[in-house]
Amino acid sequence: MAWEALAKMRDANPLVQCITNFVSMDFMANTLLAAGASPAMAHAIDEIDEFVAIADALCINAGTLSPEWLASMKAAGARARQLNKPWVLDPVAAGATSFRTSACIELLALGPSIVRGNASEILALSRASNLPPTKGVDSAHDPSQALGAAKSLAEKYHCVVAVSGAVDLVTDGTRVVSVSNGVPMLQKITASGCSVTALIAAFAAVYPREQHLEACAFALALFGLAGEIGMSKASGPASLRLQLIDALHGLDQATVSSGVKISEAS
Ligand SMILES: Nc1ncnc2c1ncn2[C@@H]1O[C@H](COP(=O)(O)OP(=O)(O)O)[C@@H](O)[C@H]1O
Ligand SMILES: Cc1ncsc1CCOP(=O)(O)O
Ligand SMILES: [Mg+2]
Repeated sequence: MAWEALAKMRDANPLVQCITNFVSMDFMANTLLAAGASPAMAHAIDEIDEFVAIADALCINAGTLSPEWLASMKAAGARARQLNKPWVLDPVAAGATSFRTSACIELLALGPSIVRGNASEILALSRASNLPPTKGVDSAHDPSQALGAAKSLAEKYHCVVAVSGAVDLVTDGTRVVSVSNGVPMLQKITASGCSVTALIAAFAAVYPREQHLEACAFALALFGLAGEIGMSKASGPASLRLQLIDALHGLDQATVSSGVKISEAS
């Protein structure tokens, strides 16, 4: 299944428009290219309407948020919704400041098909936690602590919510799928979360909304698997970043079929 999904995505070579943070742009674009998608980083408010119209999917990332960028993000999310194009939200560091948390909640209300965050971000968006606050862009919680929050967000906003971590959890509010690929060293590469969110958008581009839970799980598993292969050749975070890109590009049927670890959870 994951192999068919990757082959389908590579064949379609979807154009993924990314409105993302300055830190992630390079790694995100290279992740998309290596996997078989076509990235474009475009955020000027003046070109949002036309760009979203030619994109196959949109990735909105709050990492280096400013009021100007937020206006572009809102316009893009609304335009994507109007044109029935999938868009994915990465609520980077939601919970760190009230500006960021409110902005992400406003974006959620515009109807993303998928939200992917770490556990602290998902807890912050649900505002359902008495746990200690987030550190910033990194998580202070485990995905299992955020599963209830993910389910309620998915129900409230009619979307798929993915909580990443050692074991990623993906839910539509009813079903829960877990993904066990990946290596801990991914936490030592900045923008690994941002990049997997963009990859999720690439897979969402080639599946209808009712299959976005599966599309999201495939993207998480394949990114994690590329991380595992990359780690076997790496000596630290810098070489893992490089090897991960090569591994994504080189994924073949045998490797994907034997390496993907996706299972139905509850
Ligand atoms: N401890 C871990 N073991 C294996 N994979 C991990 C681990 N932590 C994160 N990952 C993987 O790293 C990627 C980024 O996830 P995460 O670090 O949670 O996002 P963010 O960078 O947004 O905080 C995901 O593909 C996730 O599955
Ligand atoms: C360090 C940093 N600061 C603002 S955005 C960003 C990158 C965050 O990337 P990720 O959430 O994928 O770790
Ligand atoms: Mg992140």
